Amino acid sequence: MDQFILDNGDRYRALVRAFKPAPATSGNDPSDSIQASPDFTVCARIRPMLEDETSLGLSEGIFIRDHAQTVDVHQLKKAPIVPWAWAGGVGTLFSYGQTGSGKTFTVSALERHVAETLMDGSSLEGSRKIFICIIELAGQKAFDLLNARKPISILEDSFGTTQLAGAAEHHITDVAVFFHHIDAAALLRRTEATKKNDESSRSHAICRIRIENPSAPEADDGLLYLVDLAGSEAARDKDLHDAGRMKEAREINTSLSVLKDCIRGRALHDADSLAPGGGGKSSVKKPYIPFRQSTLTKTLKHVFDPASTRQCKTITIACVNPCVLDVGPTRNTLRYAELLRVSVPRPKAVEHDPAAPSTWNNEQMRAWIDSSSGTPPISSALLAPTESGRQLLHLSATSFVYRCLKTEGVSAEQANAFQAKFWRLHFDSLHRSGKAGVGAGAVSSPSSHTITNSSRSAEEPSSSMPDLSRQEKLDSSVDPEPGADAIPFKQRIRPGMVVSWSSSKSVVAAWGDGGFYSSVAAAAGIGMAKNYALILCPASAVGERVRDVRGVKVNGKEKEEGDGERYLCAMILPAIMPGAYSISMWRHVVVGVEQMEEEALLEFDNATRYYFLTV
Ligand SMILES: Nc1ncnc2c1ncn2[C@@H]1O[C@H](COP(=O)(O)OP(=O)(O)OP(=O)(O)O)[C@@H](O)[C@H]1O
Repeated sequence: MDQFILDNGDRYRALVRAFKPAPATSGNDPSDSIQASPDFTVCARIRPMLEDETSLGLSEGIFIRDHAQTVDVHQLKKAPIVPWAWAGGVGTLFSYGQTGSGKTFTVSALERHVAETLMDGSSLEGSRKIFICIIELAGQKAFDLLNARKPISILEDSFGTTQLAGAAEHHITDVAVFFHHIDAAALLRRTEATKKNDESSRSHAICRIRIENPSAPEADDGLLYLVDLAGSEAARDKDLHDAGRMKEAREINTSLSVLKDCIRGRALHDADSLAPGGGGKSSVKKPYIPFRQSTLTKTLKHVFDPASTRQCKTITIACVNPCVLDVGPTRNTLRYAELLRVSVPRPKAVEHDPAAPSTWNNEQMRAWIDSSSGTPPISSALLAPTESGRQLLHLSATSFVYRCLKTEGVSAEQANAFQAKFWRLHFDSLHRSGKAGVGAGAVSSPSSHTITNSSRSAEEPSSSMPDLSRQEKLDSSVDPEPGADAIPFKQRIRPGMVVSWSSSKSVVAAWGDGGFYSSVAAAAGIGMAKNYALILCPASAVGERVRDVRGVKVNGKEKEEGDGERYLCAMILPAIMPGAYSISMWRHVVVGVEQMEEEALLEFDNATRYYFLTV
């Protein structure tokens, strides 16, 4: 951040010089019902800049107004959508403005800047795979700008996710290739002359950068959308336009108007869910978000759809012409931009609830991490150095898990299980307070949890074993025997225990290439690191007719010789939701004790009706 401030020092000073202060309002207005107590005086003392600060090139950020009891604080802010998408979020940038106002110029420069930042990698943690796709939307039609303007289709798949069907996506390995694609797409961009700008773009161009995290294959990919919008035309161009161009202009204006309604609607929706009480019960009518009304907003559905569980940040840059002839359109552009600035309610102080993560301050958040993250304990200093519970709920699943993995000795399973535990606690707290449901709650899940109902009681932080209620103990695979965790699991195998096991003997192979587990996991779009099974009984206890998942008799003549004791187990399969599992009652496998790797603690979640690994 310091470097950012230093790099932009001149600009910052110019903006501060140009600042025209609005009259101060608070405190002295006779119509105010409250006033400062005359018995207490509170004042601010601003020391002068120190030599070491000025020698670094830093500027003052606090300014006292002449003859007024007011200070102006000027903060230089940036919208970090690149690190946001790198961590698994969705970042979208629009450049909006009149024809010839510099939209393409701005987005092209930003694309190059983003390319350099992503490929350089030194300012971002970890490594990622980068993919690029650039398309153009002209009216109802869409074209691939990285494949000779081949027509493509914007379709919604059965999960409701928008797909750019037919668009080529290119894996980028170095910045030169990135630049090459950006330049190639710019050349192909459909252009037609207008009076204002000989290279005027009469279409929207969308550059989508997908950021895949190889170390968290089950997490959503980060997405960056850089959108160069078609120009809103100036009235003085009208005389040159034929009917076709006028229709085109109407389509563009309609899509820009829908875009405005969508950005504004989504911002209002989010503001409502941040309102005191967590939203959802607000008496204010929910804003209608018409994202299906234009191809542009349909393409960017997950940015606007209130049901989307993706965490999004959106930036709009209003580009304006300085020329006196364009003052009218310039005012329209600035009015449009002003409409997108939605006020968000100031968060109110919340009362601490030990069972509701959204009410925890940083200290309480860290105490819970220290006591509930299993063995080895996940470092709270690495997971939540400054964040409150609410802020941590806004972190993408990838970033959460990534931070957990920074603690030495923490496995991906433990990190994922802890992330799931944190989220289930949050959902349970929403259910207790009647705010459950994605979109209605204070924070949307970073993964795809969908809640139906829950009867779980409040969970207190645990020590070495998960601290579950009696009912939960019976529903979980945690050995109910006190002190059981001190005895090696192979010496206390019994029905109800869940184990991870190596499938090298290959029950799995019978299900075809890649195995059943991996094909289920692949269908669910997730990576599955281990096989899990629920122990039912010793294999010798079942009758001759019982067969395993491959149709092989468990105890018959065809039975396979195990090296030692063998158990009949129910297969545990990954569910469609990342980190969730279901028990397949009638898919049986026989697992030898020598194949068992370790005990796994699986906990049933009433809300999602799935099992989750617990720590
Ligand atoms: N910040 C800038 N500095 C210098 N030149 C600029 C700047 N912004 C725009 N221009 C120049 O202004 C002209 C119009 O810019 P540009 O093509 O980006 O406009 P546009 O808003 O994308 O137009 P249209 O909507 O018609 O496509 C170009 O010649 C461009 O090089």
